[in-house]
Amino acid sequence: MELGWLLWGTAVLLLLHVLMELSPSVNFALRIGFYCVLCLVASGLAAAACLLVNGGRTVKNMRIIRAVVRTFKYFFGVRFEVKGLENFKVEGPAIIVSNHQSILDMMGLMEVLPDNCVQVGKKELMYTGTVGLITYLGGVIFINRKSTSSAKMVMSEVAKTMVAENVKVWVYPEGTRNCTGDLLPFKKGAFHIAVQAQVPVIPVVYSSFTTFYNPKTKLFTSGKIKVEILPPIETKGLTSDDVTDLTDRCFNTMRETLFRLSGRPSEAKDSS
Ligand SMILES: CCCCCCCC/C=C\CCCCCCCC(=O)SCCNC(=O)CCNC(=O)[C@H](O)C(C)(C)COP(=O)(O)OP(=O)(O)OC[C@H]1O[C@@H](n2cnc3c(N)ncnc32)[C@H](O)[C@@H]1OP(=O)(O)O
Ligand SMILES: CCCCCCCCCCCCCC(=O)OC[C@@H](O)COP(=O)(O)O
Repeated sequence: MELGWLLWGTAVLLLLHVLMELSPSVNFALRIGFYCVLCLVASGLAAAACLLVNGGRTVKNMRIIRAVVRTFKYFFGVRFEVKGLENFKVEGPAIIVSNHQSILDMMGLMEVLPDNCVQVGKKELMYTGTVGLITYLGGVIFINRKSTSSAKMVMSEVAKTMVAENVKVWVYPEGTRNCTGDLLPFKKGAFHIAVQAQVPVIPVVYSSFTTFYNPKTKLFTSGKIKVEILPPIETKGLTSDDVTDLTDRCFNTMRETLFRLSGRPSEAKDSS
């Protein structure tokens, strides 16, 4: 009986392996599907651990989440080359901003996530089953992207509490995933929080995934991701009038770094 099951299992695995070799879209679907299932199952287990160890919603749960998600890279042959971790060692709270390419970013996020750091995420995340539960338990700040006024209210609250609670806040200023190898224009909310709280902005850049991951062409193989944490940008003395300039400065520095890390020639300086 057992031998029968073993033979069947081996035959199915062999068939899947052949299919993945033959068809990129089967390979893509299976690997992304496996990633989602891994997130869902791991979230359920991690949620139980968080409740047992810390009893409820607290940034301390991020340590458990970080430890679990850091193992994911081994399942997908993803390697990280990190530079600039020392730039996270700022006294007190800070706003961290990074580019956002895919749901795979969670591996890159957890690879470098400093202690006492929560993220700003779209409120729809709460409804993704166990992943929603674990993001809630980890202290993720949920915003309604479709309502600027309510998002601004939530974020101005964050500017107050982050200093009192000494937490760092990680924001994806592009506001959505973007796997084009370039940056979308930045939303300004993260920079308003930084100025309101008078805390530094720490830019983090991940090299483009396009060499090994592209949903459009159904590419999903293994690959190396370069990560660079840039020096903090001070906001002491800045006011809301300086937010646009601060946003632009950060955008330009991160875009330049993204092109450098991804081996893409930066835009030729306009001749004018
Ligand atoms: C154990 C296994 C686990 C496995 C699973 C893994 C789990 C891992 C666990 C845990 C990690 C979870 C990680 C979650 C990650 C999720 C990522 C996402 O969901 S990305 C989408 C959400 N993020 C954003 O949208 C960016 C933040 N958005 C903003 O900051 C925007 O600015 C926002 C929403 C506040 C407003 O967006 P607007 O579309 O209206 O555009 P604008 O240009 O930024 O603002 C419009 C006007 O409002 C002003 N404004 C914006 N924010 C303001 C503020 N706070 N105060 C005052 N004025 C503000 C601006 O200055 C602008 O005005 P003027 O153009 O300057 O005149
Ligand atoms: C019950 C259905 C569960 C669906 C499978 C859940 C697997 C989720 C894997 C972890 C996702 C982590 C957060 C993330 O990266 O979400 C995407 C958002 O940043 C941006 O969303 P969008 O680009 O604006 O659509």
